[in-house]
Amino acid sequence: MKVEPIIQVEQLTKKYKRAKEPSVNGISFSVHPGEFFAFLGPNGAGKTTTISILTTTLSKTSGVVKIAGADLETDARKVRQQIGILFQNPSLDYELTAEENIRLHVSIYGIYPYRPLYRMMPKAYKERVAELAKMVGLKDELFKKLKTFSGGMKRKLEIIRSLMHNPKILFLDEPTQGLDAESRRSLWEYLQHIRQKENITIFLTTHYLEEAEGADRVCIINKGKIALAGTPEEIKNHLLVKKTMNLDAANRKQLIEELATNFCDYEEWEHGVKVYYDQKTPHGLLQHIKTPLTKLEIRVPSLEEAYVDLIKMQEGDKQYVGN
Ligand SMILES: Nc1ncnc2c1ncn2[C@@H]1O[C@H](COP(=O)(O)OP(=O)(O)OP(=O)(O)O)[C@@H](O)[C@H]1O
Repeated sequence: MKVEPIIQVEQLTKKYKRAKEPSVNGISFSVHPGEFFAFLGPNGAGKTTTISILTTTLSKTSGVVKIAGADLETDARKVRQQIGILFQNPSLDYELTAEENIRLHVSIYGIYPYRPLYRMMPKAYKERVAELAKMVGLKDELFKKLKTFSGGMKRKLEIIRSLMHNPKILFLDEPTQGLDAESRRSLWEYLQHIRQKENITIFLTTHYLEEAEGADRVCIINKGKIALAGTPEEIKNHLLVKKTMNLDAANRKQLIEELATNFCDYEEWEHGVKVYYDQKTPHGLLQHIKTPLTKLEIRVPSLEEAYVDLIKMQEGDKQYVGN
């Protein structure tokens, strides 16, 4: 049986009022139920614009978006019921305790009626708060004021808030911004845990490739367009096709002539000649070179470099050639 995507985006475009170009330019993609989907791109690529449209906080210019079967255009209320959101800039009240922040949130959103004291709240509310606090590791701090909280603890609280209504999809807009390495790592751990326990779909925006590596699928967006999409493995294979070899010879001119006659993709630079190759190893190519070499360096770029390279190439910069 074919599983319907939980998020379906077709030809989505957003052009801000006074902007010359659209910030999101005809993008299409779909996300399956339970998937961890990463939307990766550099600053200004269009990630926040896209996630804001998907979470109904920004209107689109054109295109079709369906979330959990509901059309964004005609059924925004139903969409909102199905989603939880972790914003880049949270709105937390530092004078209140963590639990009071949750209570305020659920009553504003009509999930539970407001009661002035925790003990007066419905049993289902208390159980859900306890369950989620345990899951993210914030059980002991629930009744402490937020002004004593670290950045990581605030993130945990936001996660609890965003999951109170049992959403099917959790949207996270660059959730690790401003967090130290340790808090980042634990955020990933409990997000994975939540995903398994709640069987939730995660839609994450990030500009860190390493964060996208743990996703089921990655979509790279650049300048409002989708540059590449696939599993992290597919993305890796695609990005790492261009390996380089740095060669030099006492007779560099002859080496270059030889490379040219063998239809090699090469480029001369101050430290020799860069040769690009697609094969697994450069062996086949080296067999054709008779000029005595004074230098042979083989270089496979890291995934991060390959990603930066892809973005740079699309910016029209000089092609990345390694070192
Ligand atoms: N309200 C706005 N009015 C006009 N242009 C905007 C507005 N908001 C964003 N933009 C432009 O749209 C483009 C995409 O911005 P967006 O915030 O979606 O990118 P992003 O990928 O989320 O970047 P970042 O990683 O820096 O958050 C940018 O060129 C930005 O300047």
